[in-house]
Amino acid sequence: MAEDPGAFAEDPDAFTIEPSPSGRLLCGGCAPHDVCRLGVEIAEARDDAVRFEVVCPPFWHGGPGVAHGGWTAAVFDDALNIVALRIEPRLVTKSLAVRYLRPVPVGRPMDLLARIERHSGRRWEVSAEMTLTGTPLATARAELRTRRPHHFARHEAWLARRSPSPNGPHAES
Ligand SMILES: CCCCCCCC(=O)SCCNC(=O)CCNC(=O)[C@H](O)C(C)(C)COP(=O)(O)OP(=O)(O)OC[C@H]1O[C@@H](n2cnc3c(N)ncnc32)[C@H](O)[C@@H]1OP(=O)(O)O
Repeated sequence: MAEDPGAFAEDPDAFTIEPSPSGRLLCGGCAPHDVCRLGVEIAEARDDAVRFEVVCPPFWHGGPGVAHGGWTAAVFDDALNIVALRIEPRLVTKSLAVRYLRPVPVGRPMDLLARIERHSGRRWEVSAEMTLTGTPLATARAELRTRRPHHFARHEAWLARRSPSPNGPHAES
């Protein structure tokens, strides 16, 4: 993440995800802890593909000994962005499709391979597979976009127009 958090207050579009002090690529929520609280670690990186070791922490369980599907989706969102973030630090997810093939165990190291399928201009198509001892547990595909220059500022301006008002909620788009 970019070094000076104060810079985002003035210019939210200064936000980028960059290697943490320990060299990890972390989201804004985990960067202050310098550890991925989802349990995602890069194991091996090539230009167009990254292999991760992932372990579902117990507090993300959704059923007895198995991961919450939201954990699996969040892990894919991270991994699918990281594979492209190494080239483009200003990305957002436009769509994410997950196929849950088998229950995902809690507390077991698993392998996740993410790769860039296509990249043209602002458009990125990425895919990934999560496996346990070679057996696929879940797969995902995502469309990413390189952020337009004023992405976060535009969002903040849009949100500000929705501040609670004595005249009731705003409805403009
Ligand atoms: C290491 C850890 C990594 C973690 C990485 C995590 C990555 C994430 O999860 S990012 C968070 C989830 N994703 C998002 O929040 C993205 C939300 N969606 C969007 O902002 C848009 O739909 C977006 C940018 C994807 C659309 O992209 P694209 O299809 O190229 O269309 P684009 O021309 O840019 O915009 C289309 C419309 O979307 C809307 N839009 C786009 N950007 C914005 C914005 N910043 N604010 C408000 N509306 C917007 C507008 O309606 C726009 O139409 P117009 O420009 O005519 O008003």
